[in-house]
Amino acid sequence: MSETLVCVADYESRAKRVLPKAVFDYYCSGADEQETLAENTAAFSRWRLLPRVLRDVSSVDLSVSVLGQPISMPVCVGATAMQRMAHPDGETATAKATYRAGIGMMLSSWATSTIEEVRSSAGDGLLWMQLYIYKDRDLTLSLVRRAEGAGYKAIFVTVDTPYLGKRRDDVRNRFKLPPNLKMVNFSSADLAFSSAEGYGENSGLAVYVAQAIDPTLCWEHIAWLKRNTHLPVVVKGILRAEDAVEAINHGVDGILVSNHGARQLDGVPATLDVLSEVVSAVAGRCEVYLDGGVRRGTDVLKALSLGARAVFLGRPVLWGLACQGEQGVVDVLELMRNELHLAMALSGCRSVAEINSSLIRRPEYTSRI
Ligand SMILES: Cc1cc2nc3c(=O)[nH]c(=O)nc-3n(C[C@H](O)[C@H](O)[C@H](O)COP(=O)(O)O)c2cc1C
Ligand SMILES: CCCCCCC(=O)C(=O)O
Repeated sequence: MSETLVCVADYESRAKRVLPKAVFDYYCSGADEQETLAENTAAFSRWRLLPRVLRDVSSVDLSVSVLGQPISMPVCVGATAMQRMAHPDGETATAKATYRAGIGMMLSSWATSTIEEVRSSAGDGLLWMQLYIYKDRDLTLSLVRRAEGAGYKAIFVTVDTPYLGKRRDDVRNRFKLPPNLKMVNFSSADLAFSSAEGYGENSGLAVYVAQAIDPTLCWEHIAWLKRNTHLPVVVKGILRAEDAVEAINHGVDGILVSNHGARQLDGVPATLDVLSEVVSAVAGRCEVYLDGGVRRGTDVLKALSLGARAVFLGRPVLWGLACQGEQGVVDVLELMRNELHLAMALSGCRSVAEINSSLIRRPEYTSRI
């Protein structure tokens, strides 16, 4: 009898059994002691929901928009690199799944499928391009041009990776891409990070990042990017109110509160714990999203209650992909949709617009009610 997978944790357990160890470790790991990795999920459990009752929840509408684009629920797919390690169809399977789910997908600069292949797999579905700013600015802009040409709807520029965080398992495993795969959006062999040897004691990724990614980046490069694309620009990797204000002052169109799935600086707070500060500082001047540790429908409801417009999933999508390719991703997304639908109904929310901060309490306050 085939095993029934009823929650994201079940998909993770199965993915761990089917993936090669080094691949699972790369996908799963956080940085260093993985304190922030534990925090990202634990933070959701520190908040309690305070439902409203008797509100006729026979119909619940999950739809919302991101940067003016309609989506069927406030849950989208975040950028995760090298998805063909999880399944031979990689990012193209994820694109088909997000199209079927009616949500957006953010494609990693480090994809193992091309920008154009992913476009043609996604029908007329919503795609965004995640961008790393390379030392080679022409190369960086060539990715932007290709995304524009293929009809991607925004650039998510990642700002938390001047260097790669230390993921201990990747160092132990001497992690590198399997020889049959490469980062196909780069034509130069050096920048395509295939299975080249010679990384010494480090993970192959860390060496690659130190060679190719520009650690001199500062705010003026965000303004530079804005000047060089007609697409909306979202900064991915904000954790502080001051940085959110800087981002707005440099013209961004959206802010993604993210700690890179706890893979960069260990010891930073859970994204949920800093969301309210960022939302307050932004004061409605642009959309604010969150990723990191979202695993359940109630997590989505909590993030939206604290002011996120939508959330992004990282690892859960990789687990679905590893379990059953496109269908596995569809199943994970439908699981999240069903859980969110139930959480909203049981909280008395008939639409996303009815979700607000009155729904959520820290336990110390709940106990007084
Ligand atoms: C295996 C893996 C690869 C990732 N690759 C990228 C990437 O290429 N670009 C990027 O901006 N973020 C990348 N991220 C970070 C995710 O976009 C996202 O911030 C994070 O995974 C969200 O946390 P979650 O996995 O707990 O849902 C990656 C995360 C993981 C787990
Ligand atoms: C400039 C850092 C690139 C890391 C790419 C993959 C990634 O984001 C991750 O492994 O995490």
